[in-house]
Amino acid sequence: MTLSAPRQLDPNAFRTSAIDFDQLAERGYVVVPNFLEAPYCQRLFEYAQSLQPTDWQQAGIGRADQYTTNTAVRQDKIRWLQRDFQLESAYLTMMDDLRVQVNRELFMGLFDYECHLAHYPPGAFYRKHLDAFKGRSNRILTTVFYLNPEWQEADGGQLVIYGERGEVLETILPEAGKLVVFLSDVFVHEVLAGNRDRFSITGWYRHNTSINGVIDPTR
Ligand SMILES: O=C(O)CCC(=O)C(=O)O
Ligand SMILES: [Fe+2]
Repeated sequence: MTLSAPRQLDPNAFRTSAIDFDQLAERGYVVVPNFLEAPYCQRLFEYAQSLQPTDWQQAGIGRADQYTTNTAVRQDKIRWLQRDFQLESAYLTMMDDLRVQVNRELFMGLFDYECHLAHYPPGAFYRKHLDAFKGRSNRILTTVFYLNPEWQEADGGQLVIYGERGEVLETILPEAGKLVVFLSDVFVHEVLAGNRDRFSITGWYRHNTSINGVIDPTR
């Protein structure tokens, strides 16, 4: 009997599908199912699952000295991605390529990108919020990428995006490979409680507002 060797994936070659930039420009958000090929999603999913409790931290709200953990608002655990870890670096490279594309297509002048893995245990949620406040933050564009294969409607954990008048614009299942991109200071959104462990990578493209060498000062 011959066992086939596990397919080698080159983390420097994450292959992604195209984004509808017109839709992003017109509506301010876009949902891209199957943004990343399944074997790469699976690798990221397995990686997230393999992390130990000490690799995660309780998520907080706000930045710098306004940082607080408030489990009444959000209950996920996070891990900021770093270049030191190969797979994390591959994801960062993929998203930096996307940053360059967005700048080319939409002239957004996005300067850098930060992102974290998020783990929502069963029952965890993130109440309605904005990721940035007009003129108060350098977070411009939010990206959410989902890692769970075979996520069903009955599993819950949807991302709900609201319009200006509080109406529901989209209810999005967190399915492996799906990427959601939206303007950080425009769309109120929330994560509904689910009944499975839910893994994702949330990130933000930012403008450069560093002053005197202090990146993202608290204002
Ligand atoms: O996981 C999601 O669907 C959204 C997460 C989110 O809103 C956030 O981390 O700010
Ligand atoms: Fe958010």
